[in-house]
Amino acid sequence: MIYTCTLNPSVDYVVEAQQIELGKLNRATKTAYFPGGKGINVSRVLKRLHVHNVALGFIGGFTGQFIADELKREHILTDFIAVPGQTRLNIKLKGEKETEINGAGPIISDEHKEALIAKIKQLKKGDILVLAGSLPPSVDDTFYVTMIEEAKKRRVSVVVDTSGNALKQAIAYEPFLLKPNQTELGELFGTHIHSRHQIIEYGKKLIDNGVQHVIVSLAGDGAILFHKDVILIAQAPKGIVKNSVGAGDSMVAGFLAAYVNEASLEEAFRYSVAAGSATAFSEDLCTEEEVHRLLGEVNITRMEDRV
Ligand SMILES: Nc1ncnc2c1ncn2[C@@H]1O[C@H](COP(=O)(O)OP(=O)(O)OP(=O)(O)O)[C@@H](O)[C@H]1O
Ligand SMILES: O=P(O)(O)OC[C@@]1(O)O[C@H](CO)[C@@H](O)[C@@H]1O
Repeated sequence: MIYTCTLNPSVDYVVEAQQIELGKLNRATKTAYFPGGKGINVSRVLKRLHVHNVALGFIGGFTGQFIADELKREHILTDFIAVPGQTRLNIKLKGEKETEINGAGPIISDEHKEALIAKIKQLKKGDILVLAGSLPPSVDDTFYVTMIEEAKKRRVSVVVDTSGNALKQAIAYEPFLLKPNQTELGELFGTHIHSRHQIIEYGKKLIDNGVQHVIVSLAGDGAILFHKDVILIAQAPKGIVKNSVGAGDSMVAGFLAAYVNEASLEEAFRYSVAAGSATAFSEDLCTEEEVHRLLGEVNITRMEDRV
C-alpha cells in the first residue's frame, strides 16, 4: 500500500484576477477551492491513476473538514489525526504572474505527533511512505527523521518531497525517491544552481550518497532522473499553463503509479513528466486522460553511462 503523509495540509484558494494591484480593491474574475498540501496532491493523482493509497496527516477545523470531505468524495482512503485549530488556507493568486501566500498551519501537540508515529509503526514491509510538504511551525524538522527511522525499521520505502533542513537530513537514510526542483537541489548543497552541468553534478552526488532515485524537476524545461549509473533527461511537452500548483506532486504520483505497475525506469519517468505537465496544463490536478494524451510528447534522452 502507498501511504502519503501531509503534516501541514492546506485548502488551496485559487483567485484569478485580470490584474492585481497591491494597496487597491481587486475583484476576482474566478475563484476555486481545492484540497491541498503536497502529500494530499500525491494521493489525489495516484487515485486518478487507479492506485489505491491512504492519506495520513493532521487536519483541523472547517478547512480540515473540507479536505476530509473532498477526499471522501473522490473515494480516497484517509486516516487523518484531528487536531485543534484550523488547517491553513493557502492563497494562489493568478494575475499576470502566479503569486502564492502559504499559511503557517496549526499547533500540533506532542500527543498528536505520537499518534502519527503510532500509525507509521503500523506500516509493513513493501509499503511506500510519501513524506511531502512543509512542517507546521510547532513541529521540529527532525520529525521527518523520526518517521523515516520507523519506516526503515519496517522495510518501508520512503519518498521525500520537502525542502530545507528536513530534506537535507533525509539523505542519510537512503530514500527511495527524492524530487527536488532546481532551487531545492541547490539549497541541499548550500549553493545556487545556474547550469545543466551543475544539476548533473549535484544529482550524481545524491546518488553517490545512497539516494535510490532522484528526479530534479525543471518546470517548463522538463526534468532529469538519476538512478545508479543511469541519467535520463526529459523535455516537457509544450502547452498552455493554467495552474502549475501541484505539478511537482503529480510527478511523484506519476512515477510511483508506473513503478507499482512494474513499468521500466524510462517509462516511469515518462509517466512522471507527463503527469507533471498535465497538471500544469489543467486548472485542478491532472486527469488520467490528459496524462495519457501527453505521454507521446515527452522526449527522453539518455546521457552516456556514468563513469
Ligand atoms: N510550464 C510548463 N510546461 C510544461 N510542463 C511543466 C511546466 N511547469 C511544470 N511542468 C511539469 O511539471 C513538472 C514539475 O514542475 P516544477 O519543476 O515546477 O515542480 P515544483 O517546483 O515541485 O512545483 P510545485 O511545488 O508547484 O508542485 C516539470 O518537470 C514538468 O514536467
Ligand atoms: O507550504 P508547503 O507545504 O511547502 O507547500 C504547500 C503547497 O504550496 O504545496 C502544494 C503544491 O505542491 C499546494 O497544494 C500547497 O498549497
